[in-house]
Amino acid sequence: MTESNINEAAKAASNSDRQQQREVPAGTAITLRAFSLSAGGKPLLNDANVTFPAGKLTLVLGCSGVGKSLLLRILAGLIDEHHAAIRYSGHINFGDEANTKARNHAEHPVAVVFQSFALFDELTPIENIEIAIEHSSQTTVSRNEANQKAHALLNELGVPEDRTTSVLSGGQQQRLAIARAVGMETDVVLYDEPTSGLDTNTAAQVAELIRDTQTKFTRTSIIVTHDFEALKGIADHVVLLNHHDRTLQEVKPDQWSVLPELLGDPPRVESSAAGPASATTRATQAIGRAMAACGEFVEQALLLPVALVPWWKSFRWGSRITWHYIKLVCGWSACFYIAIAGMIIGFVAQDFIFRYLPFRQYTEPLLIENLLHATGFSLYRFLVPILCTILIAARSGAAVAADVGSKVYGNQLDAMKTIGMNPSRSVRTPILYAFLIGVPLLTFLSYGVASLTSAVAFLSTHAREGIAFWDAHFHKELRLPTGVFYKGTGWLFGKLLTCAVGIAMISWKCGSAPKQSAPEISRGVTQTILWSTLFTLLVHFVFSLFEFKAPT
Ligand SMILES: Nc1ncnc2c1ncn2[C@@H]1O[C@H](COP(=O)(O)OP(=O)(O)OP(=O)(O)O)[C@@H](O)[C@H]1O
Repeated sequence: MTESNINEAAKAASNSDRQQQREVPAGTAITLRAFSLSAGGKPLLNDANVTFPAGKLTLVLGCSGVGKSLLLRILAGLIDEHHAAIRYSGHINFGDEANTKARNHAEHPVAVVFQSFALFDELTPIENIEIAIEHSSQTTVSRNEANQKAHALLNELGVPEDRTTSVLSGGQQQRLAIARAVGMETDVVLYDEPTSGLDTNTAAQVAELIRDTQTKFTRTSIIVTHDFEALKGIADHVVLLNHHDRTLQEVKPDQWSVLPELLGDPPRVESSAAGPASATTRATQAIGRAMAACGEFVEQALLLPVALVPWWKSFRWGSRITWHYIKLVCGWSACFYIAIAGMIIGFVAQDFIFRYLPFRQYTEPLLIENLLHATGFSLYRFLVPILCTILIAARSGAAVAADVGSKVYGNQLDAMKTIGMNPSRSVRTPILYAFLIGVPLLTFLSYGVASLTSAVAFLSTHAREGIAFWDAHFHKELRLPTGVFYKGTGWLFGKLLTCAVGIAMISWKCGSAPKQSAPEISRGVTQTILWSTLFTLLVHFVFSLFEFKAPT
């Protein structure tokens, strides 16, 4: 037997193995009945009926813009029935239709391999799988179990474990995304455009990878794609999303050769008959949006005690994400930035007050003690807190809004939902904790540096008075006869924590709003800086109305 004959025989045996394995029904069938879908008022599907068979690999084909990705997102449970622009109705059944216990979508999680992979870059490859295993499992999975399973999956799919996720190549990231989906052990895996933008050879490798995965870990797999050529070799079943009659039709294998003709021309983009909205309409819409945002802000403020409860399925991952945001809010760079600010304000407050004193030669000996009282009081009670909270709102608010915004744009928040994490609990609560810890911490750091700078600046010009003189008078208005805290520390904490909550909520709100493009992430960052600095100023203004009247 020649080498080529041996290869042919091996290939035939492997194909027959696959055929046999394809006969094994596994996974869960999904049936759509009388399913209608529209986006932005434009109908995409009308009373569509189709079944995605259990344990088979189905391609959902259609031209660009016909609604394939929307269908995938609905099957994944990522678009709810109250979405502002996307409407759908009808029945989505998971399981045997004849079975009265057929489960609906809410009870039936599905795994998704996103086009952008939606991996968690701050976690290692193995942690990306562990987090999915621990959250998606209906039962408690020990850390050890999750770790062993994740190791096995990474080995199986050939993903290196010793690198950070963000440096993996595109192909390795795709393998990792598939490993994460398989690790969730759902009956259904959805793939969004897995070969989009790839050259022919790479697309063929990806197709092979999906087929191998399907063979090893049989699931009901659905791939939405317009790339029939690359994926036809691995399909068990093909469904066409026909935009002419807005239906989902099964295409029998004998018609696969004429699929390009069946696909037809892409839908024409119809310009809106109404034309662009007038300036008045746009202004009214903007006011409506602003009022809705204010209402939502008040609602969130009232629900704050609930948001602060760490309702995490796993404390390990909750604390891990909290640590990520603590580093973002008050990591080394934030500490350095805030310390420099403290140094500048300490120097300005100390040096300039003395330097520009009118008739300094005569007034300074009379006022020196009072000037030190005022410097210490103003630095502790309002100068440092105002400066710090504004800087934190701008720097850390922007950092968090950018982080969350890129997670929305990169589908990581959607990936969290599909693995069973609630982004409000798993991301918003850690952000709140990070600001509640970070804002007081950074402010006290800044005050420490400001008072130290004030001492140095004072001693450089008044060495004769000495440090004890500075200390006694700088802290005169702050020290209480008993107790460890300075006067007004309660007020200080009140405004710092109010600012912290406001900055956290604004950065979450602006960051987590839907993002269709990268510039929208920048818009979220800009809005966070604007609204959180304004909020911070307002908090200091309102507090000052009461704080400096009240006995301290
Ligand atoms: N949030 C939204 N609001 C309004 N219209 C939307 C929204 N999301 C999608 N659409 C519209 O719905 C239609 C279908 O979008 P979808 O992304 O599902 O297309 P697709 O078939 O996946 O196309 P492609 O293959 O090019 O990705 C498009 O016309 C799109 O503009």
